[in-house]
Amino acid sequence: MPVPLSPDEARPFIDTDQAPAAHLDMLNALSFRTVVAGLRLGVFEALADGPLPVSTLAERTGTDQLGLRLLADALVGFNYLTRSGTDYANSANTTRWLLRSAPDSFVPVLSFWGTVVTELWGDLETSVRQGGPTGDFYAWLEQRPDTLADFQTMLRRLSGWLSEEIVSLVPAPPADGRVLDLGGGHAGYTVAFCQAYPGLRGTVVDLPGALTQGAAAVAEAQLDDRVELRPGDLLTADLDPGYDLVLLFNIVHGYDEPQLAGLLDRVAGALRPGGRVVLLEPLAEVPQRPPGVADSFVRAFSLNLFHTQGGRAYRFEDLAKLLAAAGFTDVEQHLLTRSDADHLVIATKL
Ligand SMILES: C[S@@+](CC[C@H](N)C(=O)[O-])C[C@H]1O[C@@H](n2cnc3c(N)ncnc32)[C@H](O)[C@@H]1O
Repeated sequence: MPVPLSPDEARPFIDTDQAPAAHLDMLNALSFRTVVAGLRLGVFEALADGPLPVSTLAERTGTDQLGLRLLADALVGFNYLTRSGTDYANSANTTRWLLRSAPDSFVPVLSFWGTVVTELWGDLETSVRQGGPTGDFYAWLEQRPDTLADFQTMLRRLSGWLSEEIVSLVPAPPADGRVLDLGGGHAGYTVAFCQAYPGLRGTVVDLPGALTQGAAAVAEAQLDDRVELRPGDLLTADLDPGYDLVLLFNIVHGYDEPQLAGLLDRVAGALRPGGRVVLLEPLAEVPQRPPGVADSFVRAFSLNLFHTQGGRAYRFEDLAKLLAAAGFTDVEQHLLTRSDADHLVIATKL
């Protein structure tokens, strides 16, 4: 939880320059690292049924009593736990968001970003110095099933939140149309399109581990006969031609411009004339997005993309130019009402 400050305490840091704002960031970094430790050690889950003394909590989490007490006290300081006498309990906010079983659990998001920050951001300066990523993010992710599951769960939930609006913004494909979802992983978007259009058939291309959740989503929606999950590399796999719709959702930000130009050429080759490519992206520097949480996130996310993949958040103009060069026309941009950061870009193949 962000460092708890009264308005009077916050003012010198935030509203004036009388105190270093970075000091708050430092405390927030410690707070985040502390809550990630709480999650990894199962502290919040162990307290799900009610308060416990530290001895029992240490026993249940398989931890050292002194170490756990110090961690729990730090979590009290950051309002993740409360303490009454010798008993620790989850705070209301922790109960609402930090249990895996909670309906809108934020655990996949925190676990994924916790791993990124602790394992990948240690050498952030290197990519900035050398002008490119320090490793292959998706190869790294495929080697970590738990982090991959958190990543895909986080994105699948977002797809559940955004799909309805996205489907409504994309012109209807032909009744017996075909959609290709490149890097579609959890398959949430393809499932949504196929549910909206009963004659539509889908193909989801992604790396094998990423398709695990896709298989579950397709089976749950009873769409096995209409959705094919195709393990493969979206940059090199054979893409059969004649698709009506190609989804590139949260894909283009993973690549630099030359790679992107090549990818969009491949997409154009897979579409029939008049077919559409649809991009879902957090765009950089959006005039209607004022400075605030969404804007700060997109800037930090863009840095993360550069560091881990050599990509970045693009501006609409950048994408429009690349799409035009790949043979697309009528490039449109839509800001989604359910997200402050995500945009849909739709373009038609000439
Ligand atoms: C940011 S996720 C987006 C997932 C989904 N499209 C969405 O918007 O929720 C990027 C996806 O691209 C997949 N991916 C990345 N590189 C790939 C490659 N070279 N070949 C196939 N899939 C790839 C990842 O496994 C992941 O599922």
